[in-house]
Amino acid sequence: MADKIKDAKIIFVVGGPGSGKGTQCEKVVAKYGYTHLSSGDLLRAEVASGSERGKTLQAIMQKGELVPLDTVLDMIKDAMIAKADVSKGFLIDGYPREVKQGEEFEKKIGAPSLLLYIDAKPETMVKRLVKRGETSGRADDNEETIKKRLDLYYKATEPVIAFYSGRGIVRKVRLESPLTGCSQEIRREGMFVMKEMS
Ligand SMILES: Nc1ncnc2c1ncn2[C@H]1C[C@H](O)[C@@H](COP(=O)(O)OP(=O)(O)OP(=O)(O)O)O1
Ligand SMILES: Nc1ncnc2c1ncn2[C@H]1C[C@H](O)[C@@H](COP(=O)(O)O)O1
Ligand SMILES: [Mg+2]
Repeated sequence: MADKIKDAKIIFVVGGPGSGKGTQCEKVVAKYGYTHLSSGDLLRAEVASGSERGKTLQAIMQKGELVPLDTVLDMIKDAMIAKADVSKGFLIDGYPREVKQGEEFEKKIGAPSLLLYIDAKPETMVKRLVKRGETSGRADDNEETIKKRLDLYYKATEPVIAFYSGRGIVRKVRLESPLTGCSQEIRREGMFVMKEMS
């Protein structure tokens, strides 16, 4: 089964909470047909299933903490295998959250060809998440948990960007302006991503 994904094209999408990872992934999917897999979405689907494992995950996510590495990596791997036959490549959104996650992914699945780093100012991220919380229904879109997620991002996830920068595969996208006002930057980055995807 794992053979199905051993040569898969992989792009990691990393950025702070509310930086716009999911939003940008949808744009790339619409344009280039890659498969978008968000680790957070996979975890929330498990929570929604009502399983015992989902209950444990919910408690961790509600506190803004990271779930165990093996749990999230197994979920991503299974989702990749399920889509392998119809996928041109994978956008892995929200993973790795720490350097160790990247190392384990490479051991068990493969190396990324690109890391798309979605950058945003902390005050922008907080504002977006508070706004999203008005309608998202996400248990972690509240001010207390947002602060914890942001602190954890700077402590655990920022080193991931430095780690992959050393390999020369990081592309940074900063989108502070409203979505309608940033088409030029998306186009420029999109062309680069397209080259990587071909
Ligand atoms: N460039 C942008 N300008 C304005 N609003 C944006 C922009 N990008 C995203 N948003 C909005 C959409 C959402 O309501 C919110 C968060 O975006 P989203 O794509 O869900 O972030 P994310 O996937 O990085 O967050 P999380 O880590 O919490 O899943 O901000
Ligand atoms: N890669 C991950 N490792 C550990 N925990 C994760 C991972 N991706 C998501 N999670 C947990 C912890 C996060 O606060 C929530 C929500 O994730 P998001 O990417 O913001 O949707 O899920
Ligand atoms: Mg997201």
